[in-house]
Amino acid sequence: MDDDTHPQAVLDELFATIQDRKQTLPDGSYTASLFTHEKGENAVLEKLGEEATETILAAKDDDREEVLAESADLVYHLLVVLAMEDASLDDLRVELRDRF
Ligand SMILES: N=c1c2ncn([C@@H]3O[C@H](COP(=O)(O)OP(=O)(O)OP(=O)(O)O)[C@@H](O)[C@H]3O)c2ncn1[C@@H]1O[C@H](COP(=O)(O)O)[C@@H](O)[C@H]1O
Repeated sequence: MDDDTHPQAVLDELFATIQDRKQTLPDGSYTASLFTHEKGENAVLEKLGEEATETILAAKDDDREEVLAESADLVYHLLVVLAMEDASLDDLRVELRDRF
């Protein structure tokens, strides 16, 4: 992903990168390491819980910058979980739209 990516396209580009990492499992990729971790799915699920807790603590402190940083970690790990479960970002969009 490059710095010119429009903010509205970021989630799609990030998810496409995650799906590519899942397929190709390149050396040195943090994302790939989550798909091949010895703890299995628990590795990313633990990270998801940690990042959720860190987001909560930042919000309790009204620390806007930290809320944004931890939310980014949280969303990234959530997208990895979606990819792991063979769900897509569009599946998530449909789920949310159907609640309108
Ligand atoms: N958005 C992210 C992203 N957000 C968070 N992280 C990683 O998530 C981890 C967060 O863990 P912590 O905050 O607990 O920090 P840490 O203590 O270093 O982590 P651990 O030691 O517990 O693993 C860090 O290792 C971050 O690097 C991410 N890793 C990758 N991405 C995106 O995924 C793309 C592909 O990355 P690779 O798979 O590494 O090529 C990148 O270009 C980014 O766009």
